[in-house]
Amino acid sequence: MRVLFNFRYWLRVWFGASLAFGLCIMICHGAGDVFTAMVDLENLLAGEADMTAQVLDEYIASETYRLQQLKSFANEYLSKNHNFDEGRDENVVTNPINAYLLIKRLTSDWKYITNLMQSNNAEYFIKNITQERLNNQVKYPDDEDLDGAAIGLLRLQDTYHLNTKDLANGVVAGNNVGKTLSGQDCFEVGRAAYNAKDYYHTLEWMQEALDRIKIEKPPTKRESDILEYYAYALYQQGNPKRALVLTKRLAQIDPTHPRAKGNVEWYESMLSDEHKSDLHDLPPIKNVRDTRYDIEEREVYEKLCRGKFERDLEMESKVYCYYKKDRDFLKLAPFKVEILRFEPLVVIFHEVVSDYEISIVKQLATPRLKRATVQNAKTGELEHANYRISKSGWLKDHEHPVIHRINERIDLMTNLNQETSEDLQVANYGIGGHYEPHFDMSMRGEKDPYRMGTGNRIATVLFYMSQPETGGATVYTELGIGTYPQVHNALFWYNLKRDGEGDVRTRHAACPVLTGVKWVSNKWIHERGQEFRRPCALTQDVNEKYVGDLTPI
Ligand SMILES: O=C(O)CCC(=O)C(=O)O
Ligand SMILES: [Fe+2]
Repeated sequence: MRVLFNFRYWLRVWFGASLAFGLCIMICHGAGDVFTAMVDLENLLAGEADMTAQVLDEYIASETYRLQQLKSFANEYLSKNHNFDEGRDENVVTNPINAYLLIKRLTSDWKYITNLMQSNNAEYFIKNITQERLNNQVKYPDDEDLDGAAIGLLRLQDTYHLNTKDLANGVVAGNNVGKTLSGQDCFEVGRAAYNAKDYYHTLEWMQEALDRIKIEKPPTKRESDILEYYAYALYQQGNPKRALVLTKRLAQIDPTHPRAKGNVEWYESMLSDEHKSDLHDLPPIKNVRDTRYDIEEREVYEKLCRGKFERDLEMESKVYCYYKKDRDFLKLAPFKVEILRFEPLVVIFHEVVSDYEISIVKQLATPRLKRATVQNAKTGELEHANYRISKSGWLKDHEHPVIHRINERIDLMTNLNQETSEDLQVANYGIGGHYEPHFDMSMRGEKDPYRMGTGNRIATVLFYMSQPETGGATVYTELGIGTYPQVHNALFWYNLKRDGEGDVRTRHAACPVLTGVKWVSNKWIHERGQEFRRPCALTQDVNEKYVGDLTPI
């Protein structure tokens, strides 16, 4: 029964948590990584709903039959008791038949009834569902996914300034997405924040949980469960007096609570005698965001994600669009290039991948998407990190003619040799999926940082393989600009200056996806092989004016 409860529970919490973010899935991978990719949830929903509904229907039918049988026993008992009451004469029990029937009811019938009461078939049906999932090779979300989805929600809230009540009411980016969160859902989001030691959000979500259970009939969570977390978050946010008042209330409504009394004493020990004795004059709640673990450029990053790009009117007056036709093949089919800025040069190639190509790339990548890893700056090891939440996979040139074609096209787009490029990386971002500000090239000054014998990453091509509805911009934190993904287009920039030095101005990030789905494909082009394609310049500060510009050398 508990397992079934849990199943319904995650289904609800998770549906709530994913709000409109599209819904997700995929093929088995490690635990706790469904939330990192939208494609996972999409696949999951597709097959899951039918199968679960069918098994649940069967279970309900079997339980209904069992309860009906119990009901008919109950009716029989009632009618017999009724008869007993009516004819309270000795005959009823002295009559051997009646005596026999009475004894039978109290022995074998009772055994049958107790068996029937205990024979809930839940185990059998749960096994069925579990087996079906194994057969389908589908990765199901677990507690880690739920936490990840909740933390993703908090990231979205911070980045896009989303109000807790709006989110809980299912209002995302001004749109009502239909689903609302219950008191229990809000409690779970608050608890994930608490586990991450994020007391600012714990307070926000526990307050929302309290507001919700007050109007729910019946409440989806006990007030006492919420109060304990709420009080602790208040204490962490510098308000032990309010924490004490709430914990006293907790002790009052749940006198058997295992920690309430101890907590009251603990909060009291934080307060002076004067404050302890007068609990009427409560200091206001000052809930401030915890910036202890912040990345330095957090504010800039989030502002850019909200589309507040810096304007440079002089630059804007100089940028333009052009047809790139400097290669023979391009005379017939030139690329449309939009210059976003100079120094460093950042451009968008318009309409460089087709829907068919995108569908092949997604199809090939989907079964091998894995939680993206990042290189630990100290150890050089690849590891999962919260600052990069997406799933990615690599596609080799020879795997499909489409991949080969895209690689050849990158040569024509960039004029850079593709022989030393990395394979095509495909990434799919899940709930709140993002990649915090980073450099694509190595800044450690090694000759061969990627241990491929090909030097540093000289340039990046980022294909947009989908268009999220809101959020998901690519932003440059040093340059103060950004761009929203437009399907079929590709963003391009040089990571290294013409003398081979890393260009710190290229620091960039992938903003969290708010609604919709984000698929991108990167091509990281390396230094080796570019000796004639992008020769070293004589002075350090040479910047291309267009893609493939070789002047002055
Ligand atoms: O997805 C994006 O917008 C940027 C991704 C990125 O910077 C990367 O994968 O290195
Ligand atoms: Fe990047």
